[in-house]
Amino acid sequence: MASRDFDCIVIGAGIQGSFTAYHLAKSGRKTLLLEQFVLPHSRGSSHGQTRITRKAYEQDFYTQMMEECYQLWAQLEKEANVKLYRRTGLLIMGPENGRDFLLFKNTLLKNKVPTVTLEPSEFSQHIPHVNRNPGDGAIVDTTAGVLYADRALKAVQGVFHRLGGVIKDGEKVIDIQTGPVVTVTTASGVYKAKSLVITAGPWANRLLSHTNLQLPLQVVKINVCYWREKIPGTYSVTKRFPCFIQTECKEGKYHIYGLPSNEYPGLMKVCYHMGSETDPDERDRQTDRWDIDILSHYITRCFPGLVPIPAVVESCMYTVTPDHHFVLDRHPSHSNIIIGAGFSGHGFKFGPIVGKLLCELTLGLVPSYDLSPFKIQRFLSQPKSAL
Ligand SMILES: Cc1cc2nc3c(=O)[nH]c(=O)nc-3n(C[C@H](O)[C@H](O)[C@H](O)COP(=O)(O)OP(=O)(O)OC[C@H]3O[C@@H](n4cnc5c(N)ncnc54)[C@H](O)[C@@H]3O)c2cc1C
Ligand SMILES: O=C(O)[C@@H]1CCCC=N1
Repeated sequence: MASRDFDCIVIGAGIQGSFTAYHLAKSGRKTLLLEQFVLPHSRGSSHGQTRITRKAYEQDFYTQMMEECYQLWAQLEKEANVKLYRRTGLLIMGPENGRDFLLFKNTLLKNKVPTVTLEPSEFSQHIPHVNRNPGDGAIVDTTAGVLYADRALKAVQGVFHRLGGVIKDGEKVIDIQTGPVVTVTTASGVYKAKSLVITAGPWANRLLSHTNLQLPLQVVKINVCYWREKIPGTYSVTKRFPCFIQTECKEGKYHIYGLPSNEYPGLMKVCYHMGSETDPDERDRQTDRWDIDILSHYITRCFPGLVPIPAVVESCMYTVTPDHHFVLDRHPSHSNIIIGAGFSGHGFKFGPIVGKLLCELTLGLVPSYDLSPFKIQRFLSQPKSAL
């Protein structure tokens, strides 16, 4: 096999591509992981210090996948000898009879996830310095916590490399020639492989255009806001303050979520689960701040211990599908091209299992989970499908 010939090429070294490459290398496949930017970088969706991990979901299939996911994260911690997860619990607040709150609650209870329900009378004793909305229920997923994102990406890429995997960063893919052997061209080389995995995050449709496929994906910029504690430590991870999700509330249509102060001392990360559309190459020209206004109002009302003006604003992108579920599927016209896309702002925690599933699809194995919620076919019945 010539040095530019591989069993598999993976395009995109975000969390999903890196875990796919890791699983392929573990399966003994000669694997190339291509990344357009020099690593590490902060231009896609996987950068930043932290992400939430949780079993709490509105749908059973995600909760069920998370069971194994926790084990795979722990395995990576061992392999890389690094701490990637800190248990904090996740507090879900929302109208007791609201649709989303009930979906979370029912999924948690049905799947026997360890939880604690906080009655209104005991709420402030357990969760001080938070004004619960009148009528809101509160339930804690005690398995949830924080993943150290940048550290995790470095760890998975490090293990991939140790397994003999090849990472070429600073190499943007500019062409894909389909066929039984796929030819991938970058600015500095031409590579061939029996299979190709496309995990290009916000650039997924750019890459897919070389294969005559377009998916209904919307790329949005997220303002990643950190808010200063009036008294440092009020919402700190060391005081066992949990991550939280606020479902339905009067400030906005989408959820608000937060993580305890941890990575930047004295600052708590609280974000809105939606942003404004952007071209991924022009992210910094998208300067909308309506989401920050929503957060400021919410924080003024519910988190009185935070200054309601963000102290730090970083940028990240979501790639959102119409139903907010992932795309994990084979290309409809080229069976040796596998696609992982549309992680819709909640994919990081699933990295180990997404990688395993994309690896299984690549190797022609029966996937470990039912992939019907993630099929491309589901978009075909939509009136405005871009397929
Ligand atoms: C602010 C924010 C908060 C989030 N919070 C959470 C959370 O709490 N919990 C959670 O589970 N998830 C969370 N997510 C979602 C999660 O981070 C993403 O779903 C996940 O990182 C997506 O990974 P990816 O590998 O698909 O994309 P990316 O990380 O964007 O990776 C794609 C890679 O492909 C590369 N690429 C693109 N085109 C080319 C090309 N032509 N040639 C070579 N390389 C190319 C890109 O440069 C990029 O590195 C959050 C996301 C954001 C933005
Ligand atoms: O995936 C997550 O846990 C976070 C929080 C809720 C909204 C999206 N991302």
